[in-house]
Amino acid sequence: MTKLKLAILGVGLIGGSFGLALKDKLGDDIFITGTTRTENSYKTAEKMGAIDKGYVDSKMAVQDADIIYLSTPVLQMVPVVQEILPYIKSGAVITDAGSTKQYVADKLHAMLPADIYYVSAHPMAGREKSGVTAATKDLFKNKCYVIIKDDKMQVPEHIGKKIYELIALTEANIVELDLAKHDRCASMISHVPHIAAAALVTLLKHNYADIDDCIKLAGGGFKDTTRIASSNADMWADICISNPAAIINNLKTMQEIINNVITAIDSKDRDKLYDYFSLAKKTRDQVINETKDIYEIE
Ligand SMILES: NC(=O)C1=CN([C@@H]2O[C@H](COP(=O)(O)OP(=O)(O)OC[C@H]3O[C@@H](n4cnc5c(N)ncnc54)[C@H](O)[C@@H]3O)[C@@H](O)[C@H]2O)C=CC1
Ligand SMILES: O=C(O)C(=O)Cc1ccc(O)cc1
Repeated sequence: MTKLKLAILGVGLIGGSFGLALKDKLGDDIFITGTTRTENSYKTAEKMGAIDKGYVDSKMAVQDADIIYLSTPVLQMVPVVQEILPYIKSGAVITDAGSTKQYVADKLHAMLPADIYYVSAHPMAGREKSGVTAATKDLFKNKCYVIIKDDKMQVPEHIGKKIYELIALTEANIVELDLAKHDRCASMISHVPHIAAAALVTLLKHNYADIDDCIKLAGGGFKDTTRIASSNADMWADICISNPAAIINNLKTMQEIINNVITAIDSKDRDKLYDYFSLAKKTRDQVINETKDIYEIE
C-alpha cells in the first residue's frame, strides 16, 4: 500500500492537533510534512510527532502531497496557495480549517485548475491558546467539524469521500452546511461572542482609575465570559475582515439589545429586565440540554 502524503501548512494549534490525531490513527501509513514560520516551531512539531518533516518553505512541503491542509490564519491562506500552486501535483486535494468560509472559497474557486480540488471545512473546536505546543490529539474528538457542500467546486465523489474519511479519523461529529449558512451561523455562535468577550475586557480599560480594585473582585463569571478574549489577535482580525456582512449584522442586533437594556434600566422597568434575563436563561438552558449528549458544556 502506498503511504498517504499530507502537507499541513501552518502547524499551530489546529494544524498540529490534526497531525497528532492522524498520526495516532494511521502511524506509518501516513507521511506528514508541515510548515511554520520559524524553524524552531517546526522542530517542536516534529518532536511532538504532529508532523514527520517540517519546513519554513511551503513549496518544499507540498511536493508530492496527496492532501494539503491549510491551517494558517484565514487571510494567509490565499497567498499561500498562490505560492504553492505551481508545485502541487495533479489530482491533489486542498482542504482548510479556516473559521470563515466564503472569502477563501470564492478566491480558490477562481484560482484552482480543474485537476486540483478544494474541500472547504471548519473544525468548530479549539481553545484560546495558539501555537503547536497547545495542540492535542483529541482536540476535535466529539466536537462539530463542518464540511461545506459547494457544488461550484465540482469535487468528484471519491475525493469528497476521501476527505470525509480523513476528518472522521479525528472522531469529530461531521456536519454538512452550505457556505453562506456556515458564515452566518459561525458569526452568531463564535465570531460575535469573541468580539463581545473582548469588549468586556476592553470595558475594564475604560474604568482605568478603578482597574486594580475591579481585578480583585474578578471571579468565575468574569473568567467564564472572557476566556476567549485571550485568543490570538492576528487570527481574530482576519476572521472579522473575511466575514464582514454576517458579523456586522449580528453586532447591530446586539447594539439594539444593549440599547433596550439601557432603556429598561433607565426607566426602572423591572418587568422588562426580568423578561430579558428569563428568556436568555430559558434559551441557553434549552440549547445546552439539546446538545449535552454531543458536547461537554455545563
Ligand atoms: N484557534 C482556534 O480555536 C481555531 C482556529 N481555527 C482556524 O484555524 C486556523 C489556524 O488557527 P490556529 O491553529 O489557532 O493558529 P496558530 O497561530 O496556532 O497557528 C497558525 C500557524 O500558521 C503559521 N503561519 C502563519 N502565517 C503563515 C504563512 N504565511 N505561511 C505558513 N505558515 C504560516 C504559523 O507559524 C502557525 O504555525 C485559522 O485560520 C483559524 O481561523 C479554526 C477552528 C478553531
Ligand atoms: O476557545 C473556544 O472555545 C473557541 O470558541 C475556539 C474556536 C475558535 C475559532 C473557531 O473558528 C472555532 C472555535
